[in-house]
Amino acid sequence: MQRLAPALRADNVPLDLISLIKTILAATKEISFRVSQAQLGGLMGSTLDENIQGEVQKKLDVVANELFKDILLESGFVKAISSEEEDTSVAGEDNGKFIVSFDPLDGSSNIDINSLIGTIFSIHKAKPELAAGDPDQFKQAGNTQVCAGYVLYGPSTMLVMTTGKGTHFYVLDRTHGGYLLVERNVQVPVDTQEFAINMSNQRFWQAPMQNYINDLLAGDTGPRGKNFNMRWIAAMVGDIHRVLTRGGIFTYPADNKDANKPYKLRLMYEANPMSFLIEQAGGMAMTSEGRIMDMEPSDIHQRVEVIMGSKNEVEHCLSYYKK
Ligand SMILES: O=P(O)(O)OC[C@H]1O[C@](O)(COP(=O)(O)O)[C@@H](O)[C@@H]1O
Ligand SMILES: [Mg+2]
Ligand SMILES: [Mg+2]
Repeated sequence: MQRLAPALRADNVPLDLISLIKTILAATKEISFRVSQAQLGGLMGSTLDENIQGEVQKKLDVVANELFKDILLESGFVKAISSEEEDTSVAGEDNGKFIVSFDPLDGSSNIDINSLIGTIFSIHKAKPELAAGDPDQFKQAGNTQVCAGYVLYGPSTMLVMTTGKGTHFYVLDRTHGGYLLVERNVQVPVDTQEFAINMSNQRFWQAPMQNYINDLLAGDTGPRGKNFNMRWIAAMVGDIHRVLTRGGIFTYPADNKDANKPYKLRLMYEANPMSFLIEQAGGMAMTSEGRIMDMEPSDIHQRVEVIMGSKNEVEHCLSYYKK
């Protein structure tokens, strides 16, 4: 099995980006270790603090964020970072070539039940004309990402990453401590009979999503003429990994549970990187109004509607919004 750096060189990834990717992965190895030792190290449970999004931070959210932030800012490759756990973007090196948006721990509600969690990252080129501390560094659409990925802390620690030359799977080999390429160019099947949504929000969804899901639930007795199964890991990294592995549709649609917060997932460090991975694997990643990666960001913590996965199924779901 090929090691990470030769695999990236095979995709003609520039050396400075390879160095940044290696830096990011060094942080994920440390997080993977901390996660596995969390109960022993008193790192389970919540802090008394809330992040800018009004979510109570888990102790591991904070530990993972500090680790990731420090390693990136010390690397010299990064002009600025933005994180789910940081109120604003944080300036790095003035002549840093890249900016990184990240979710240090995705699926935080799974930490205390020892279930699937992960780290998500998205890399853009820095804007040389702007200062490191200028938040406009992050006003870049998903379609200009140079790299995106997640690390899933599961039974094995897996890296899923793209640099625009397909989506590849890697596994952290605990014997020599490096990520090994296990599958190149994964492809999301265009059709599926598996959907992922938080059903408990059903009564708050818009009519098109209500109708689409009702037809899935009607199965072979309804207009779809086939049965669908449901899965919800409550960690985007886990649900998207399943979609990349065997197909499916994953959606966190708009809802009116809280009029001030119609969407749940964040554009810069959840929806954009996952969209890049899904599209590079032949899938589709949309809102009900258009391609996620074509959206012009307005804020580093902006939330968006997410409908992604098997191409034909996403198109079918969107057809309900056109009716
Ligand atoms: O609580 P819900 O509605 O099931 O939401 C689960 C979603 O929220 C998230 O946990 C949000 O991410 P964080 O855990 O990083 O805040 C997603 O990973 C997941 O898809
Ligand atoms: Mg998240
Ligand atoms: Mg998180």
